[in-house]
Parts: sequence; structure tokens; C-alpha cells
Amino acid sequence: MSYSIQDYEVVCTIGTGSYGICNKIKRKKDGKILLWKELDYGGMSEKEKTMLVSEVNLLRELKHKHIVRYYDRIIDRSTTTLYIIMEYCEGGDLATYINKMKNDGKAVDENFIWKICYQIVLALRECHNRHKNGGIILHRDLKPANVFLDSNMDVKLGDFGLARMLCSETSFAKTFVGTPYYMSPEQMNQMSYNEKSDVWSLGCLLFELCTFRPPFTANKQRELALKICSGRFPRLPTRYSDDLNKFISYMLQVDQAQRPTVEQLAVHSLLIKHVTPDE
Ligand SMILES: CN(C)CCCNS(=O)(=O)c1cccc(Nc2nc(OCC3CCCCC3)c3[nH]cnc3n2)c1
Repeated sequence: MSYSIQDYEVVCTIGTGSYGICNKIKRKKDGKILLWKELDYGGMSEKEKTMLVSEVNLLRELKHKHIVRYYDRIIDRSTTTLYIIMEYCEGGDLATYINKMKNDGKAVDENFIWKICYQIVLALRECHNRHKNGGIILHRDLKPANVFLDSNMDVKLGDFGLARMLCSETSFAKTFVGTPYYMSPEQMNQMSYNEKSDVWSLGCLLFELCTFRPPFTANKQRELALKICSGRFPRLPTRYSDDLNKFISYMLQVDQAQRPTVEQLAVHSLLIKHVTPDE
């Protein structure tokens, strides 16, 4: 059953992403709290609109406990606006969480980091397996701002390619907006983005959860590229175990062949030892 925007009431505006406004909404029929992201497709070519439709259809198929659930899409032709209705994550995003912990002078508990790691690995495995089953993989820009938390502080991986859904020229602009701290060595060498690039980004994200900064930082892109391709980064603060340090180093291997797949991570003894499989 497809709804219209009259079936929802706007609770508040959460913010604006690179694609448009993000509102917290309430479904009138049952009061369910959801969220919609608005995309103005007015400036899009026919090709871009076709791509948008296929990407939204892919979002609809991604059903997993650790992936933000897509509910519906509504097209308002009068304002050339596409509304993508999705699950609202009460805990906000990891970028906000990291900033708060940093400002409060608190360290993130190691058990929470293992849980976040495990749940993102499960979400990525779902995406990568879908790729194997012939589905087009959605471009994942894995970074703290795209990892959300629900009311139990469990992970909901979100914002697949949404930002990229905007017209192609802006995605060009998007690629060069902000410093690509999480860019993998292969991407720095203009090789293709692949599933092992997600593993690299996950390593960077976990490192940042421990230290409140990315493993590789620099003021200039050239310097950053050299650091990333060197693969040298500081050991975690001593409050974190050798297991965690080893596991993150395992993901941050410059040579993709050495770097594990998400499948290998999911069954790795170091991870299983530290999490209670919720599957
Ligand atoms: C970019 N961020 C640092 C801004 C603050 C980010 N946290 S927040 O906005 O305050 C906040 C507080 C409480 C709950 C939620 N829940 C939530 N947020 C989403 O996206 C946030 C949106 C992403 C694009 C930029 C604007 C914000 C969701 N997408 C799918 N489900 C979502 N659930 C968010």
C-alpha cells in the first residue's frame, strides 16, 4: 500500500544532508515515528531519474536488522520532490556520539566497540552477499555519520548511496568535499572501490571510536595519501586490549590481498571471543 504525504505529520526537521531535508515524521494511522529524506529531482536528467528509481528499488530490498529499514517512497510531482520514508534511529549517528564522548572527556567502552564492529560486519556481509546474488552493490560511504544507533544502542547502517543519488555533477562535487580520511590505499591509487575498501573504512571507523581521531590525518590530500599508503598508524591507547589492536590492524592492511573479507571477519576467533552472537 502506498501512502501520500498527507498520511504523515512532520514532527521536526533533523537536519539537511547533501541530498536535502531530513524530517522526523509520525504516521497518522498508527502514530509510528519514522523519518523521511527529501530529494528534489527537478534538475535531474531522464537518465539520472532512472538511476534514482533503480537505487530506491534496491533500498527497498535491503532488509536486515543492522541496516536502516526503508519503508516507502512518495513522489510529489507538483514540487518535483521524492520523499524516502525510513526507520528513525533514536540514538542518532556515531559522529555525534563520538563528538559527545570526546567533549565529555569519556572513553568508549571496549565491549561497545566490539559490538559495533560485529553489527557493522553483519550489515556489510548482507550487502556483499547481495552483490554476489547479482544485485548491484550500493555504494557505501562507511563513516561515523552514516552509522546510526537505535534505542538499544544497536547499529543501523544507513544512507546507502543516498547522497550519491543527487545529480551526477554534485556527486563529483561531493567526492571532493571534506577530507577523505577513510579512503583506502587502492582508492588513493585510483583503483576501483571494492568490498575490501569497506573493510579498510571499518578499520578506520573503529580506530576513531577508540581514539576520537582517524588513523591517518594530514592537512593536505597529498600528505594524507602518503600516510594511508604507508599503512603506519599509532597503537590504540593502552586501555584497549591487544586483541582489539590486532583486529583493527588486520583490517588496516595496505595490501588488499592480505586484508580480510567481511566473511572472514564475521567468523574470526578474535571477534567471536568478544561478542555474544545475536544471530
Ligand atoms: C550529520 N550529523 C552530525 C548531524 C546530526 C546527526 N544526528 S542527528 O541528526 O542529530 C539525530 C539525532 C537523533 C536521531 C537521529 N536519527 C536518525 N537520523 C538519520 O539521519 C540524520 C541526518 C543525516 C543527514 C544529515 C542530517 C541528519 C537517519 N537516517 C535514517 N534513519 C535515521 N535516524 C538523528
